[in-house]
Amino acid sequence: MKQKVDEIVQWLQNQVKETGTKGLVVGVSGGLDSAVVAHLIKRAVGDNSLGVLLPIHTKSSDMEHAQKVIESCGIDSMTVDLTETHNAMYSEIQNRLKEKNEYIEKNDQLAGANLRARLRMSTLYTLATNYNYLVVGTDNAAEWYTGYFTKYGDGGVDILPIVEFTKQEVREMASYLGVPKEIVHKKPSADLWEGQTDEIEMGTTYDKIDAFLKGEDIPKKDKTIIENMHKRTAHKRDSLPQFNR
Ligand SMILES: Nc1ncnc2c1ncn2[C@@H]1O[C@H](COP(=O)(O)OP(=O)(O)OC[C@H]2O[C@@H]([n+]3cccc(C(=O)O)c3)[C@H](O)[C@@H]2O)[C@@H](O)[C@H]1O
Ligand SMILES: Nc1ncnc2c1ncn2[C@@H]1O[C@H](COP(=O)(O)OP(=O)(O)OP(=O)(O)O)[C@@H](O)[C@H]1O
Ligand SMILES: [Mg+2]
Repeated sequence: MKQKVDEIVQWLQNQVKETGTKGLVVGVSGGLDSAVVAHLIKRAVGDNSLGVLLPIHTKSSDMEHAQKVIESCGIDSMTVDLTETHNAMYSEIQNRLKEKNEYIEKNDQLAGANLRARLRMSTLYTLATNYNYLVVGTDNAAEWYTGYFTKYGDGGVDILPIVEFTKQEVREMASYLGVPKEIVHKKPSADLWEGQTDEIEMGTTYDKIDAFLKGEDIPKKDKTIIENMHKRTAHKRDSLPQFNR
C-alpha cells in the first residue's frame, strides 16, 4: 500500500508541476472517496491544498464526517453552503417550466440532483481560479466504468488520481492513510437526495462491480445492470462529438 500511495502522491506533484499551477482543491463530502483524495492531495502539496465542504440540504452527520476528514489530514478547508443558491436556482427553473406546462415531475429528483453536483463543480472551479489550483476528481474504477457520476458535475474535474482503483482498494487505501473508521465503513451515498445510497439506486453493489472489473464471475442480473450502465454512459467517457467540415 505504501508504494501505491507514494506513486499517486508523486503523480499529483507532477501534475501540479507540469501544468504550472500552484496546488490542488477537492470537494469533501464526508464520504470515502473524497476522504482518500483529501489525504492524498495534502500529502502531495501540503499547504497548497484545499478541502471544500459544499452542503446542499446536507445532513449534520455528513458535515461532521467531512469535518473529521479535514482534521484527520490537517488540510486547509472552507465551507460554502449552497443550499439557498440551489433552492433559488431550481425553483426559478421549475417555475418557468410550470408556466409553459412542461414541468415533468418524474424527472424532478434527478434534475435537482444533477444541479447539486454542477453547483459544487462551479464553486470548486471558482476557487481553483482564485488560487490557481487544479480541481481534483474522486471517481474510482467502479464509478468510472458504470458512469455513475454527473456529467460536468462531480465528473467535471481536471485530474482523476484514484480512477484505477476499485472501491475495495480505495477502502484499503483509506485505512492506510488514517481516514477515520466510521467513514471507511460508511455506506456510499451521493448526497443528492434524502436517503440516497449508491447501491439502492444502481440495483447492484460495489463488491459486485469490483468483482466484475477483476474479471470474476458475478450473477447474470448484476452483470446486465453493469453492462447497461456502461453502455448508456459511454458519452461521459468519450471525447465530444464534433461536426467536421
Ligand atoms: N448518448 C448521449 N450522447 C451525448 N450526451 C448524452 C447522451 N445521452 C445523454 N446525454 C446527456 O447527458 C445527460 C445525462 O447525464 P448526467 O447529466 O450525468 O445524468 P444521469 O447519468 O442521468 O444521472 C447521473 C447519475 O449519476 C449519479 N451520481 C451523480 C453524482 C454523484 C454521484 C456519486 O456517486 O456521488 C452519483 C446520480 O445519482 C445519477 O444516477 C443528459 O441530460 C444529456 O444532456
Ligand atoms: N456535501 C459535499 N461537499 C463537498 N463535496 C461534495 C459533497 N457531496 C459530494 N461532493 C463531491 O462529489 C464527489 C462525488 O461524490 P461521491 O458520493 O461519489 O464520493 P464520496 O462522498 O467522497 O464517497 P462515497 O461514494 O463513498 O459516498 C465527492 O467525492 C465530493 O468531491
Ligand atoms: Mg458520497
